[in-house]
Amino acid sequence: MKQPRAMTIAGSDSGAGAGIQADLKTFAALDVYGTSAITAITVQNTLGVRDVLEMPTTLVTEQIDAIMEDIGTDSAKTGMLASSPLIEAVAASVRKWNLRLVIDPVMRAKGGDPLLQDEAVSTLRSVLLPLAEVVTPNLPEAETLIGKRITSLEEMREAARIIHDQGPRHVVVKGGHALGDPIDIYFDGSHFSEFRAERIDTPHTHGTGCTFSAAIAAFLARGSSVYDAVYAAKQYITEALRHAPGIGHGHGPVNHFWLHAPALPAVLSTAVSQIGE
Ligand SMILES: Nc1ncnc2c1ncn2[C@@H]1O[C@H](COP(=O)(O)OP(=O)(O)OP(=O)(O)O)[C@@H](O)[C@H]1O
Ligand SMILES: Cc1ncc(CO)c(N)n1
Repeated sequence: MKQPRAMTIAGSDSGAGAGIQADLKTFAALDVYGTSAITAITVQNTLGVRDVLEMPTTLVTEQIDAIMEDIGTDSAKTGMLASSPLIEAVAASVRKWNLRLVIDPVMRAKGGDPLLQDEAVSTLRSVLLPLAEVVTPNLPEAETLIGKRITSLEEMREAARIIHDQGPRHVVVKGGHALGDPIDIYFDGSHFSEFRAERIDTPHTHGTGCTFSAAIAAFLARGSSVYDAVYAAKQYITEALRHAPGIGHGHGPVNHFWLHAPALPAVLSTAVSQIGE
């Protein structure tokens, strides 16, 4: 049987809680073959971002071409895109390969460090958003995209409608940054839905947006409708937060593999103990 395939076009996080690393773990956990085109390398841990190196645009284009000319993909997602030239290059590849795209419009890391140049927001809005099957802004990102504050569920719905007018076919305005139980607003251009979950009381929320959007891409690759993919991704991120391993001294990662048995199966435990002898 052919394994579903998903591609992430995003930045590397050396702490491996967000970015490319979170996306590939999410794909693997959901039994999807993951490929990656790296847009930038961040020097990062759970405490913050220390440095960023952007890749040359040609290298990003070439990574996507190399994947598509051989392996192909059933869906793709974007994360950190850093700058206008990188967004333009990614948009050209999305058009060239007709990628089914989930956009996580990453602007800042959890601690506030910038991951997208301010001047690149308008390129993101005008060049990339129209190519999206789904876009998943958090509250500050949605505020930036629409240019006004969001203080209620009604304003989240209004934001989803305005962002939908910018071109994506489905919008999920995430409520993780609001108080109380997180409610994500979904809009498909005619109907609104609310995806509700209990708030997990944890500081370990690094990479929740990356993980959520990667899970949507994974479920799309597996053949789900967009609505079902968002619904399943919401369950996946809630449990991943609940089972966070408590790694690092700041905002630690979630547990991408919460749905897998914690103990090694017998055949592997035997192999591991033999290696140890
Ligand atoms: N403490 C929490 N408990 C339960 N669900 C949460 C919590 N925090 C976020 N979520 C959910 O996780 C998903 C990601 O939302 P969030 O708003 O945190 O993304 P984000 O800010 O883009 O993440 P990041 O920038 O760290 O990658 C959403 O479905 C949101 O409702
Ligand atoms: C590389 C990277 N992408 C995305 C995020 C957002 O969580 C992050 N912290 N780092």
